[in-house]
Amino acid sequence: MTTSPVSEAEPDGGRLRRLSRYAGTVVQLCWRIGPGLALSQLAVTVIGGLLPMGTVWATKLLVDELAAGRTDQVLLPACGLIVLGLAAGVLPHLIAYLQAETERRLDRLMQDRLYTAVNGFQGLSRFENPDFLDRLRMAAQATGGALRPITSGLFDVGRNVITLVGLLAALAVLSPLMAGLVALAAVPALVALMSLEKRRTRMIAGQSAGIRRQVLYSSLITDVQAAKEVRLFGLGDFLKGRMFGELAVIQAGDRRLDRREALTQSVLAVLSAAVSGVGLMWAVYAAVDGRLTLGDVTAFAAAVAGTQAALIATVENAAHARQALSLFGYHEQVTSLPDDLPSPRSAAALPALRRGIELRDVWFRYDDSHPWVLRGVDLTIPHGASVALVGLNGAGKSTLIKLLCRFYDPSRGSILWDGVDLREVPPAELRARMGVLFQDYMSYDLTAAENIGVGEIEALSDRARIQAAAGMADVHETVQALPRGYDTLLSRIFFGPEDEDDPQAGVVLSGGQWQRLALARAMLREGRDLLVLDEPSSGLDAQAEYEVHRRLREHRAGRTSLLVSHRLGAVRDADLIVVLDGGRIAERGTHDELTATGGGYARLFEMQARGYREDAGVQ
Ligand SMILES: Nc1ncnc2c1ncn2[C@@H]1O[C@H](COP(=O)(O)OP(=O)(O)OP(=O)(O)O)[C@@H](O)[C@H]1O
Repeated sequence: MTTSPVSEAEPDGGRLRRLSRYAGTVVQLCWRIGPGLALSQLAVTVIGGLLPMGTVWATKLLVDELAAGRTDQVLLPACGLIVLGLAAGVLPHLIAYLQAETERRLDRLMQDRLYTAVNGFQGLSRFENPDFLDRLRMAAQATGGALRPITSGLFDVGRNVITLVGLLAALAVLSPLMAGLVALAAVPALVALMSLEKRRTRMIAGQSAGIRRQVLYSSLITDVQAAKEVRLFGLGDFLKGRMFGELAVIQAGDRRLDRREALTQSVLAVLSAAVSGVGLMWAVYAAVDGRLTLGDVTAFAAAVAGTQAALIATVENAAHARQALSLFGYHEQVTSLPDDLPSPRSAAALPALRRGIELRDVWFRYDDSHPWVLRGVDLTIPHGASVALVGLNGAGKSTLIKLLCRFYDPSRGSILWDGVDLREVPPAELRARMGVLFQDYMSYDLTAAENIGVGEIEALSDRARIQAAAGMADVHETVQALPRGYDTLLSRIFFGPEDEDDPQAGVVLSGGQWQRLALARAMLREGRDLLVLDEPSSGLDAQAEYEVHRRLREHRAGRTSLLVSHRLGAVRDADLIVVLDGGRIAERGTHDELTATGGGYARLFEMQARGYREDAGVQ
């Protein structure tokens, strides 16, 4: 379960300190997005806060002058009331505009901070950590709008506090006892509302895992990729049942808290009505006795009601601000995380490969609770040589590639590029020297040209290079035959409204066609020092596979490459074939050497070859 950045288990003092720190950061951010905007908000806050007290006092003066028959004295309070009324009418609109503008600017800044931070994580470990992903999801929700209870809430609290102090001061002038009573009656309200709020925060944190499961089940029901199996296996009702099971638990928690809240709010309403009633009776009898004027009674009734409303609003504002601060805490956590790969001591540029890449006693596991995936791998990929990596499922082949790209650092041992430890190399420098086709490549909802061009962003508009790469991956003719050639959008999701009725606006490719596009993307980086291809032909038909491997063979000649494939026929002409078994190198050599030794490789090769011979009816 996600740990909330504002944990309920944390002592109150620590929690308060942390929340205050977050509030301070939000204030700093608001200042950064526009000092003028912040100052304007402050000005309208002070004016807005003083309005109720001014109105109460002007009303009292007006009523007193009228009751005393001093009609020549009524003009000033009457004009005052008109001006205050005008201000009360205009101010909310001004406040709404200023708040909306603050939210817009804050939203941009928050998203900039968040996505800059996420782009700055150079490894993969964070993205495979469910706890981090949960925090990221929460952090992405902390947009300008979600922080309204803090940004405008702080001003609202300020305005309400000014109103409160002003009205209590007015009450205190009329009756210090009554002012004290009204202030005292607020204490239980304060405690009760804060405790409700605490429960709500705890409940939200507790529901996090359930909500994630509910979202997962509901997205499986609507997911286009899951749709085939969901229909074939009739999983719709099963998934819906699970989704509703989670929803029922979540809603039961909400219901319990809503009931408690309704009860508490009702008790508080009775309490404030009682205080108002007692106060009003006292004021009426004091007026009868001549201790209060008619204006005093009017001012008193308005001040009691206004004070209670301002108090409840302040507590509610504070409660909502607390929730928003907790959300902001996720944003702070994610944006303040350091890079997941240790920075090299000196960020020197990586020279072009001259001698080769050496894995020296490399041990790796995904984290301390996982078993070892690579166990003491010693391997050299000489410059200019084509090396093939083969092995059963789960042997660790893709993991080894991820280490070569420095998505992780080895747990023990090291990987050396011409003798330089990859840990000393900025990952971006290393990756700029490689072309890689991953086994789980991406299919982008972009045009065909862009799907290839993103392989080297500078070549995005270089059609000649894109076409040459497509040719190498044997996909040029396929792309040219698309309705808009290289400009065809490879998506039925993403096109603009103007293309809605055009069936050619976006097309769906087959699995093998996508794979060839991904291969073209890797081939766009053909000039790089190391080409890594993880199962480049797994989804291709026999003819395409033959053609692609023929071209790759030509292409690999004299270049440094690492090829992973389960089809041993495709790797037989590699300069070196390495068999990985359970994270260790079990065999290594050329195809002829390995078949001559009669080991695991020879057995697997023979098995595959026999399969083809039997399919072809040859004994
Ligand atoms: N992100 C990950 N977190 C934890 N374990 C992982 C992760 N990725 C892979 N593994 C584990 O590491 C082992 C090796 O996986 P890897 O993908 O490297 O094997 P492979 O040889 O490429 O297999 P295949 O031939 O099926 O592609 C497997 O046991 C797998 O469960």
